[in-house]
Amino acid sequence: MYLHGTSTINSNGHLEIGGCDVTDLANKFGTPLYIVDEALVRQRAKEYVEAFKASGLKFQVAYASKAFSVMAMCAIAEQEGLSLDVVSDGELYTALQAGFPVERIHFHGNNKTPEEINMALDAGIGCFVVDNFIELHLLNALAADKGKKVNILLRITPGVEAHTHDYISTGQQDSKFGFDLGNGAAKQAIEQAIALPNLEVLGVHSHIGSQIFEVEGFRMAVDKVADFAVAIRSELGLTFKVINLGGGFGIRYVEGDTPLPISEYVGAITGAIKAKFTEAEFPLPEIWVEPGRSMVGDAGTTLYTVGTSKHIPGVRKYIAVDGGMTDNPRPALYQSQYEAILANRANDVKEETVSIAGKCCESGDMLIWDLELPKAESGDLLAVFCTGAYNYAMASNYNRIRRPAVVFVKDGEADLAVKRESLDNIVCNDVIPARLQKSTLAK
Ligand SMILES: Cc1ncc(COP(=O)(O)O)c(C=O)c1O
Ligand SMILES: N[C@@H](CCCC[NH3+])C(=O)O
Repeated sequence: MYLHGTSTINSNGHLEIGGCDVTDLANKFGTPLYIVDEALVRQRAKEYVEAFKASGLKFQVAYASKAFSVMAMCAIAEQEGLSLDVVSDGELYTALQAGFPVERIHFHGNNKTPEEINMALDAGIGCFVVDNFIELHLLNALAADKGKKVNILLRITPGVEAHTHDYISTGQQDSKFGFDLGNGAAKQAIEQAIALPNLEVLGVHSHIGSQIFEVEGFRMAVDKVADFAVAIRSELGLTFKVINLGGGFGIRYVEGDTPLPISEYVGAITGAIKAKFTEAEFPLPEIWVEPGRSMVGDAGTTLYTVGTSKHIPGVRKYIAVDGGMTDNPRPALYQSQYEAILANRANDVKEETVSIAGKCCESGDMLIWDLELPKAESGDLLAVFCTGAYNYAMASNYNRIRRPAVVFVKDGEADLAVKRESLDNIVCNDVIPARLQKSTLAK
């Protein structure tokens, strides 16, 4: 059994996270429940900051809030000295409501609306990562309307294939994101941006994908970006002050996943930057990164209650839990794999191989196939590990299932960070048009 962060099995054979017995958490907050190990999140943040400090380069570590955007998480990011990457008005609003310093917020996205851009301009956002030509000119015009000059990075597509799932690979030429480096679009974008009076070009951004275990892709991205920086300086006279290398650093979900320590990813990037830029006699730029998954992924655990089961002799035994693809769509979307234990009987002998099903009316609503467990009964608790990133963030109300609560645990204390949705929340935005109301139809 692989336990992350502060997770441990206590003398009652119960899973304990952040000093809290999960059976107590289930009684107090109900299930399904997302549990966040705050100490582990803070440790990950510190690992990034320390690794960059060791490099001697100027840096910003921007937590990619798409992985898990809630106000409590923004508060922790701020306390740890991180910046924040947001991709929508909703993520921006979350950060602002949490009091996150707006000058440390970077705004991403391949289709920012004029409303979103205006909201960010009014708030005084630190930097826009511009994705395409339409946005470039729209942003300049909207900034001009407000008499502002805004910092931008241009997102480039470096033409690097990251070894990961196709759906989360973004550095290849055939991608919806960014200006293509290979076909000259990136240079054209810089040329146009320099000429736009309300934009200040700080440099470029590249993000090659997510859940990456090797440093090779990052090194190749650095090579390409550095060559581009040198060409732009000699051809257009602009010196990049900032290079943003995105996120994508992998984590261990299951045995066989082989992520590197954070210090190694950062060391590879900063080492490659120093080598390339020194060789080119180019002033060392400030390096920004945007880790999401590696900041929160392994700090999250989802706790479920076992309900029904179905045994098909000689075929399979299904165990159903009170959540599923609505709180964790990743197995259905990416065939992602997870490890799990019976959290209230963690020391019991594993007696059977079962498959964990969710409660949606959907055959694909499966969380884990072929998991070794003790004989699970209704009312047992199942803990699925490594659900901190892209789980709550991607949760839905399919089948009108309510989204779970989120608690942060640390040193024996458990605090609610997001309330469980109520049935009223489910219908609060519904309206029955007057012509469909019973009173009207009766007439
Ligand atoms: C532009 C950008 N930055 C950062 C991230 C965060 O990636 P990860 O969660 O893999 O660190 C993503 C998601 O892949 C992204 O698209
Ligand atoms: N949602 C994806 C990651 C997307 C990364 C964002 N660009 C996942 O769960 O693995």
